Amino acid sequence: MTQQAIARSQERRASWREYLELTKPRVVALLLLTAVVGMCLATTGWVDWQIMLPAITGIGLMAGSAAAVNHLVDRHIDAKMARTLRRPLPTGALSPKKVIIFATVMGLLGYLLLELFVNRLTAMLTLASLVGYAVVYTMYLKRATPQNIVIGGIAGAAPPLLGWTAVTGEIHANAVLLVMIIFTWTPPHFWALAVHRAKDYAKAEVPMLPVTHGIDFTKTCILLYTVLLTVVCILPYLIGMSGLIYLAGVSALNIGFLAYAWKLKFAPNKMTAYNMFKYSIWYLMGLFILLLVDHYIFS
Ligand code: HEM
Ligand SMILES: CC(C)=CCC/C(C)=C/CC/C(C)=C/COP(=O)(O)OP(=O)(O)O
Repeated sequence: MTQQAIARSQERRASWREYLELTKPRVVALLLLTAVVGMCLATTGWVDWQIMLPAITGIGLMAGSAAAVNHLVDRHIDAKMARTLRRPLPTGALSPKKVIIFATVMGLLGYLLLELFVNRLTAMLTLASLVGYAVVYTMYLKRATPQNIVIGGIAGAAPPLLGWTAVTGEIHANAVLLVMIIFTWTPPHFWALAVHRAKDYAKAEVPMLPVTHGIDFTKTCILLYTVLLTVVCILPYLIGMSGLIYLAGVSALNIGFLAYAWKLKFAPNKMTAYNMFKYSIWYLMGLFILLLVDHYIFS
C-alpha cells in the first residue's frame, strides 16, 4: 500500500469510530439489554426472533439517533468540559451537517423498522422517547432546571416498556414497574457523576444539581433516591412478577448501592462519587440480568 492509501484508510477508520461515538454505544447497549428483558418478561416462552430482531435494531437506531442529536445540540457545552471536549463535534472531526444527516437517516430507518415489522404502538413510544431525550431534555430541560435529569430520565427509562409493547402490543403494569426502576435509578446514576464533575458543569454553566444546590445537598438527594430505589426494586417480588433468585440478587446489589450512597454522604474520599457512578452501571446491568435468569428459571 502507498503512503497515501494508508493515510486514506486510517482516515476512514477514524471517521467510522467517530460516527459510532456519536451514538453513545455503551449507553445504548445497556438500554437494549433492558428492552430485551422487557420482551422476555412479556411472555412465558422464547420471544419470536422475527419480532426481537427488528425491535432491537429499531430501538437501537432511534436511541443512537437521539444520542447523535444530543452531541449536535450540546457541541458548545461539550467543548467547555474536560470529559467531553474530545468528542467528534468539538474537535471538528465531524461537521454539524454530517451529524444531522446521520441522525436523520438512523432515526427514520429505526422508525420504519418498528412501524413495518413490530407495531405502531412501539414505534410511537420509541419516537416519544427520542423526542423526550433529544428535544425535551437536551434542548430545554438540561439548560433550564436542576430537575432536568429526573424528568428527562423518563426517556432513558422507557426501553423495557418498548420491549414489552413490541411483543404484546399493549402497555402492562409490570412493564411500567420496570420503567419505574430505571427512573428511580437515574438520579443516583447521574448525580454521582455530576458530584465528581461539578467544576466542569459549573464552568460550562449547566444548572446541574451540585452547581445550583451544592455538593452536600446533592449527596443527600442521592442517598434518598437510593433508599427509594431499594424499595421500588422489591416490588417485582412482592407482586409475584419475579421470584427468590431475583430477590436475593437484588438485595445484594442494593446493599452495595446503599453502602456507596452512605459513604458518599458521610465518609467520602476523592474517588467515591466516580466509583459510585461506575457501580450504578454494573448495578442496573446486574438487576436486569437477574430479572431474566429468574424469569426463565421460575416460568
Ligand atoms: C437522563 C438520564 C441519564 C443521564 C443524564 C445520564 C448521564 C450519563 C453521563 C453524563 C454519562 C457519562 C458519559 C461519559 O462518560 O461520556 C453516562 C454514562 C453511562 N450511562 Fe447514563 N445517563 C442517563 C440515563 C442512562 C440510562 C437510562 C442508561 C441505561 C439504561 C445509562 C447507561 C449509561 C452507561 C452504560 C454509561 C457508561 C458509558 C460509557 O462508559 O461510555 N444512562 N450517563
Ligand atoms: C429512543 C430512546 C430509547 C431514547 C433515547 C434514550 C437515550 C439515548 C438516553 C441516554 C441518556 C443519557 C446518556 C443522557 C446523558 O445526556 P447528557 O447530555 O447529560 O450527557 P453528556 O454530557 O455525556 O452528553
